Amino acid sequence: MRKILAGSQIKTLDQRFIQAKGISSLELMEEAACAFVDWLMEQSDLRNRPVFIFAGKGNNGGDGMAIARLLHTIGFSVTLIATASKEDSSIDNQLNSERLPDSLQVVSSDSFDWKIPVGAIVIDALLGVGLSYPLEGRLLEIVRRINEISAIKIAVDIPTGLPADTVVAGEAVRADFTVSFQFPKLSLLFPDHAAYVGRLNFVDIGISVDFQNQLEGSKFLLEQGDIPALHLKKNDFIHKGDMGKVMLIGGSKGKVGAILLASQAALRAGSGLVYANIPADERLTCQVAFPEIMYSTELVEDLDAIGVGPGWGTTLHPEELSQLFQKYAFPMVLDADAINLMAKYPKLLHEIPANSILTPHLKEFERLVGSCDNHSIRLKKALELATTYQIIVVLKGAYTCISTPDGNQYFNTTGNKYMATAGSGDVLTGIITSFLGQGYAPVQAALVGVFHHGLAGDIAAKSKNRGLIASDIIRSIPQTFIELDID
Ligand SMILES: NC(=O)C1=CN([C@@H]2O[C@H](COP(=O)(O)OP(=O)(O)OC[C@H]3O[C@@H](n4cnc5c(N)ncnc54)[C@H](OP(=O)(O)O)[C@@H]3O)[C@@H](O)[C@H]2O)[C@@H](O)CC1
Ligand SMILES: Nc1ncnc2c1ncn2[C@@H]1O[C@H](COP(=O)(O)OP(=O)(O)O)[C@@H](O)[C@H]1O
Ligand SMILES: [K+]
Repeated sequence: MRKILAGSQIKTLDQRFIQAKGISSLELMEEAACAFVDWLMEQSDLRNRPVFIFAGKGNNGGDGMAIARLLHTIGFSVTLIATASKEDSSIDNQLNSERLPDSLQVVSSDSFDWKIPVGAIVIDALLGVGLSYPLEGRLLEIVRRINEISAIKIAVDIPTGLPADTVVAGEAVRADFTVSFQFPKLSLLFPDHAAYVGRLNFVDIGISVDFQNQLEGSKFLLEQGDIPALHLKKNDFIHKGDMGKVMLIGGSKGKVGAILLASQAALRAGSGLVYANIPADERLTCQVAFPEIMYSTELVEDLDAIGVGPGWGTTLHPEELSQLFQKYAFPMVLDADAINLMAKYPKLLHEIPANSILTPHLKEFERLVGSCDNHSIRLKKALELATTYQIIVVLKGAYTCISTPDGNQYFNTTGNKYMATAGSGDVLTGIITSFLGQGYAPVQAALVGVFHHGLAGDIAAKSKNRGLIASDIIRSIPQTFIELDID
């Protein structure tokens, strides 16, 4: 699994890598520039447009110079706007400046006329991970002007002005696309930065994951290649009893749908037997509509896992959760109103069975831990919650973050904005409960569950777009196993 390193570690990574491979830093910069250009060439709607590249004095600017040369060579109309004198620039920046062909138009930012046609591409290579203080003076002015113009803006590595690991202070480039090298920098995953990052991509520049992972770090990116190894194998002789007997608890009057969504999702994720614990008078209708689910108003014995909370209601007594903790005493999935109940009665937190999985969205999370000014603080508090109570905290949203009791954080790479619709979270509860019931270790169940949920959403989004509803995610779960080649 690939680590997300801190901005301050990237220089060390570069140095160690170029030493080990016996290449120069200039060659690594060339790799980065090539990877950027390859990415650009894959975007069919971005071809054949004039390109304006703003280059700063550091290596991000050096990338910009190399990108300018490469794009010019393959026939793009390129204007390079340099913001620093050659003497003030980093060595690799200078070397790339010397490599620019005479036919490429280079202007100083001081004399640039800002005549950028609508529809042109503006490439931001002003500053990268070397930002050490908020933008000011001339550079701030340039960034403000870039933000005002109407063009397609693409940030190289990170939008200028964003710090790599924390929240922006002041102004930054508002990009339509960010192409980050090797791995997305942590701050690119913050909802606070949605307006700066645009659509996020990261491109390989040849540094292997093993090499990257030699550096210290406890934050990881959860990618498709990581998932198959996390799955348990199933032999040809299994029966439904081996696939887990689970129960989804919640669904108060008028909100039974939440538990039905979770229960169907659990079945689609592979559970052998699924019980929905719902009010008695809803039973008949549900039974007719969803015959594969079993219904109960009692707490069933011999369960392998439970998921509690979707649509449970807001007037519950803390004893209801306390009893479940005592009766089952195994890791369980706690979502929605179960989390709200713990927020109301924090003493419940001390009773949660170890390695249980909490799946709050941002609001539920803040009800639990108090309001957070930004995502950086939220992530710290999520980790604190996970390590203090020895539980797994799945902080939902774009790039859902899974914090584990041993202090790691995993950022998911599947999922999309069309999943922001009622019931999406209930589906996730069902999927994670299902994996837990199938015998996956809790951390594995959370990682695999979150990934499959997002992937099912991605598959559904291909045909449903803004019309995606939670049931579409459920219908796409089977395809996720096929796509990942899980037997
Ligand atoms: N493995 C990889 O990922 C690879 C990464 N590569 C690329 O390298 C980039 C990092 O390059 P970098 O270290 O030279 O930093 P970068 O941001 O270009 O500039 C730093 C300069 O800015 C200055 N400065 C700081 N804050 C400022 C401010 N607010 N306003 C104004 N100036 C400010 C600071 O000087 P100071 O002002 O502090 O004296 C310093 O001189 C990285 O993002 C990626 O694009 C590839 O080339 C190869 C492989
Ligand atoms: N913009 C987004 N990008 C990726 N995933 C998203 C996005 N918006 C929502 N999701 C996913 O959809 C689910 C929404 O959960 P939640 O807010 O609890 O919904 P509900 O309460 O309606 O069931 C989460 O798993 C979340 O990660
Ligand atoms: K940049």
